[in-house]
Amino acid sequence: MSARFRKHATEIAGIVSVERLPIGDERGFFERVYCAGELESLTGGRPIVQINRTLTHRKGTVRGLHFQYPPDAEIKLVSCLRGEVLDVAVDLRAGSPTFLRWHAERLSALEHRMLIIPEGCAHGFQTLVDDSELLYLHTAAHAPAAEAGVHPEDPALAIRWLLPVAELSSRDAGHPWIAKGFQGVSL
Ligand SMILES: Cc1cn([C@H]2C[C@H](O)[C@@H](COP(=O)(O)OP(=O)(O)O[C@H]3O[C@H](C)C(=O)[C@H](O)[C@H]3O)O2)c(=O)[nH]c1=O
Repeated sequence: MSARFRKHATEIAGIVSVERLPIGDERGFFERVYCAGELESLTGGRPIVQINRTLTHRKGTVRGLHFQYPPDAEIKLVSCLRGEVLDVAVDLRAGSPTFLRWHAERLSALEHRMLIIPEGCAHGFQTLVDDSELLYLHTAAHAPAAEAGVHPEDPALAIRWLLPVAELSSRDAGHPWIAKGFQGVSL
């Protein structure tokens, strides 16, 4: 059976950009959004246990940067279903050679691409157009007690957002700067 995905490694281990390979015909296209078998090498065979969707009205809004601590650490598979975003993953893994490094890439409804955010990495995005929608597949359920976040404008990360930050939830604005002694997330 021919592959329905093409995987592209990034400069950060585990953060992988996955190209979906749609099958087009005169009606439009068919694409596989997820496949346990083909994506097993990226998910470690963990099942998808929760699927979330967000709609963000205003261009320039930032959501994130979020992660969950073990034992509720999760892998996220993020796709854009409408509009366009700059999707960002930050390596918070203790001992990682790319600790506090980040990877950013545009995801849009017009391209067939998904970003894989591994356990121990924080995820966030900025909308590049109004009314952008994201779909998230999670390998762990939402666990508020395990949730944490890093500030999207933290100078220790120096994330280059493409637009001025137009909107931030009070929760996200309240994430503290990364503390000097922060060792990262032990997985
Ligand atoms: C994540 C989550 C949230 N919620 C509730 C908690 C709040 O009452 C409400 C909004 O949550 P929050 O403000 O944390 O959601 P966002 O800031 O949009 O976070 C989202 O965007 C960033 C970029 C992400 O990576 C998160 O995974 C994703 O959920 O949904 C749930 O009920 N279930 C869930 O799985």
